[in-house]
Amino acid sequence: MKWSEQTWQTIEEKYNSILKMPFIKELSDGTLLLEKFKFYMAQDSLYLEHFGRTLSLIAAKIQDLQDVLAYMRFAENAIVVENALHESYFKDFGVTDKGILQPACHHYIHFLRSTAALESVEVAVAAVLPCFWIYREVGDYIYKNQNAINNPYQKWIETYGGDEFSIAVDQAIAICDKVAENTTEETRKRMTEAFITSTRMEYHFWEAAYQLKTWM
Ligand SMILES: Cc1ncc(CO)c(N)n1
Repeated sequence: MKWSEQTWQTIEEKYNSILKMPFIKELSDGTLLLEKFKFYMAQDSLYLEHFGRTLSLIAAKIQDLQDVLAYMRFAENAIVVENALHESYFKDFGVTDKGILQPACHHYIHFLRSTAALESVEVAVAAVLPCFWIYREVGDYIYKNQNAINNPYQKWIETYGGDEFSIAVDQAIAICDKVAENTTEETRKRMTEAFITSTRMEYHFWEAAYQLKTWM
């Protein structure tokens, strides 16, 4: 069994807990309080900036040149989506300022940044994989289960439910499987741990938005 298949099994329960979150349910049916979506968007804009920086660091470290190109594209895309958020959603929803990093986003971003900086590149690609994979699965789930006619969050739903994103996700999974195959059992274990940690933080990111959780 591939590393990715084995690893997904370890987070299946966590993934199902994400699907049951009120943030996801209310986003799907369009009932999510605007204030919560605005909080999410502003934090996600900060998240995407640092996610892009993390992906660039991986691009600089990964061995295979084709993989360098892939992570450069992923990095560019993260910043492009950040810009789109800024240019369109911020205006549409009346967000004027991103504000500061709040605890859940701060925790997640710093985990990704320090993993990319200090761990091996194998562990780094595994740490960023849930950012791709969980979003695709949640995006597809919301896309299929949406039941609102004029969902104010439609544009968001389409960003992660689309084919273009899915192709990038498949590439990221394939690269993880390739590097996993060529490394040691010990590193594969650390890759899986990093993947689980990021999965947990995806959960907490949505939870924090739902609870409007800020620093003291
Ligand atoms: C928190 C979070 N994780 C993953 C993605 C998708 O890249 C996103 N936009 N935000």
